[in-house]
Amino acid sequence: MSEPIISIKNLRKNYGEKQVLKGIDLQINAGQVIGYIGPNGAGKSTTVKILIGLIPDFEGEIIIGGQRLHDNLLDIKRVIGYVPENAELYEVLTPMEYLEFVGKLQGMEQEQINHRSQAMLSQFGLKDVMNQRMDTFSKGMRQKVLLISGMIHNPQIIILDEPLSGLDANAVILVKEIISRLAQEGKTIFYCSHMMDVVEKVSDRIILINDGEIVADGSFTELQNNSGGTLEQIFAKLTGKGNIGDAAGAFINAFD
Ligand SMILES: Nc1ncnc2c1ncn2[C@@H]1O[C@H](COP(=O)(O)OP(=O)(O)OP(=O)(O)O)[C@@H](O)[C@H]1O
Repeated sequence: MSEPIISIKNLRKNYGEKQVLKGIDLQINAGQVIGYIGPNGAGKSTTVKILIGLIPDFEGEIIIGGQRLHDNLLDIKRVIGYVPENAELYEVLTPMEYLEFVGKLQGMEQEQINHRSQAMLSQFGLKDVMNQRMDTFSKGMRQKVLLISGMIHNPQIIILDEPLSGLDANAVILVKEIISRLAQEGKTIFYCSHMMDVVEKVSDRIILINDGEIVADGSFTELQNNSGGTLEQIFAKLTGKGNIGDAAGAFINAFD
């Protein structure tokens, strides 16, 4: 079997006294779509920010594409595309200007940037506004530009942190299809989301973390064989959130 494209060994991260990652071990093969899920505060974004080099101080070993993250961050950044949940876009720029900026940072040629930007913006229905400043854009329109900016350099590994936030139903369908096709081409997708129905459908492998530890790792079918039910039900069961009806009742009773 070939070497994993991402290897994470005993990853630990503390913020002061608080340990937010408690020894994550993961071997991820190229071409897999990984759904990385967990409750609010479980440590998903922390894991992702470590993988893309935004949080440099951590314990453990991370090897991406055969190279140690600590030693080769710049090389590794070229093979990774990152789409954050939301980011400060330079709103005075147009989508074309923003994508040119991102493409240049990734070492792309001008002609290739123009060609890909136009083609990708068109597919997301943004062709007519590609030369308009983004300060008037809706949340979903901005998210589409962010998605394109994370993929424009055609990276081997695409890390998506809740990428569908604010997207309309058509765009969600398009992104799901893009994820599947990129995986068929051998790209590795690391996908953090709270949208259980989407994760269930697009992921080859689902990793559930709770309080900084992996509590389930397998295909949806494997998780189902162990726990039964929908992914939402498996999530609730393994992250110990008790009876949802009782919680909703207690919430409503707080009005009394
Ligand atoms: N810069 C920071 N300083 C201190 N604590 C932090 C910092 N960033 C994150 N944390 C803590 O680390 C824990 C994990 O946060 P993280 O953002 O990784 O969670 P998450 O799984 O991505 O959650 P969500 O689903 O809400 O986005 C939380 O308890 C959070 O309060």
